[in-house]
Amino acid sequence: MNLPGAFEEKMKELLGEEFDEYIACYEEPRYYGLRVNTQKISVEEFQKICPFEIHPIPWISNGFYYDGDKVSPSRHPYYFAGLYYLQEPSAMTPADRLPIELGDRVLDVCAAPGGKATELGAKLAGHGMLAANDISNSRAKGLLKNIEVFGIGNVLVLSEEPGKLMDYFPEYFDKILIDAPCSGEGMFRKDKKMVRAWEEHGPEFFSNIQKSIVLQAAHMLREGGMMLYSTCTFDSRENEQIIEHLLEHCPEFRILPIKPYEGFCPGRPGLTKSGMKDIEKTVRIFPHKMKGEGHYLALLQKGEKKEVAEETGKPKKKTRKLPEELETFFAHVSWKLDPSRLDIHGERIYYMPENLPAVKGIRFLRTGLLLGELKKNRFEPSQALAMALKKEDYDFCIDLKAEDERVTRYLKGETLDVEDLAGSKEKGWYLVCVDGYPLGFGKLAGGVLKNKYLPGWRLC
Ligand SMILES: C[S@@+](CC[C@H](N)C(=O)[O-])C[C@H]1O[C@@H](n2cnc3c(N)ncnc32)[C@H](O)[C@@H]1O
Repeated sequence: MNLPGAFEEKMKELLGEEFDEYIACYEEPRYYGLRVNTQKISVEEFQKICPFEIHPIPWISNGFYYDGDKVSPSRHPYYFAGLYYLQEPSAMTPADRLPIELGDRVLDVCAAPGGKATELGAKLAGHGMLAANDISNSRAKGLLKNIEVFGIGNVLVLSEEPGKLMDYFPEYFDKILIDAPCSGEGMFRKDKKMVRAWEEHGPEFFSNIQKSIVLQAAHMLREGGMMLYSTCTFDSRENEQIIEHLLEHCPEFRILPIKPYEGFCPGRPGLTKSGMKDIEKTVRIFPHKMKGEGHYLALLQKGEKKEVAEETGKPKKKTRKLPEELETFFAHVSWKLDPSRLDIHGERIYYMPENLPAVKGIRFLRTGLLLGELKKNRFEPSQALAMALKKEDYDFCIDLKAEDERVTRYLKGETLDVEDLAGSKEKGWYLVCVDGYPLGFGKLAGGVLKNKYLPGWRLC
């Protein structure tokens, strides 16, 4: 592989005797990974039903390697059911090593397309709130889709400058992930286009952006909260020196150790301006040391952890009744909806995360879970609701086996004959599942299922 000369020289200096081993790994194939969505399925159950060969990624409890030259997991119906996310193995590390507790308020500052946000949301398992932001509106659209496919409803999907978010969320979040925009040196083997991008915008360009983002994020972190900073690059100006910059400006932060793995290498004190010893607690991932691409991560805590009194947030809106059409539909759903969390905009009805501060004025792609639309005298459930439900949550399901050719036809948007499964079932909205995992809705009448799978998500 043709690497820029200046990059090779820099890596020689960084790696010394290890350089030959490092450069040799560019001749080896890249690794393909998938990460199980533990909000929908346990790792053990997934291993039982996974139709292709997988091998555990040793440092990620829900991560697996697959052979990307032989199988295409993105074509399998389980992918459409949100059972897994396809992700380069090292890239699974940041969200894995940021400790999340149920009920946390979590911010992913640079979240698109959602590789890490989907894991953070799955770890919250419906409790607390995930704010997933990306400055790029077009990339944030992909982020929203991935979050919805994963069935994450306690969410805000935003597209804002972190500097603006600071005004709305001062000292608000318990956990923050900054997967910073970077020069991407660690991804040269996975994606050759990254080399060209590096030649256009190198480490110096990104380090200025990263310096702003870490300080803005620090401001949004609660006392005692934790922040994980990561990049997929090797340059110390984007790694150790960014953490040094943060600690210079925010001395209340300290570096925490990261749950170890034998292939992790320590950050380099010699690459900080002040020779900061503690930087050894940060982690460098090199492709010649582990079966994954290059990464850097640092875990930090702001001040000391305090017991936070249960907040009630802004006063609850006066308890109102559920709209009748929604109530009729939800009589068949096992969830207990809190009417004070409903937000109705025109026909659309959303279920908001708990205790949200005022967020008017921020660019949103989604606030909460889109439940569906209130039409004249009826409620039409959304695709996002289908993905957030479990089969056992809803009274009316049509469960197809993965091998049934109707699964593919459903995903293509076709009308299905389900007489054999529906028999004399009453007409109405049905949750269409594959092996018990929801894919979307359909409307049944006389043994025929009208397809309600979201047109923009259909299989081509
Ligand atoms: C490394 S990618 C994030 C990948 C993502 N975390 C994932 O795992 O799928 C960096 C992202 O930062 C976004 N970005 C760039 N500058 C930003 C800024 N100032 N604030 C927030 N996001 C920014 C880019 O649009 C890009 O999507």
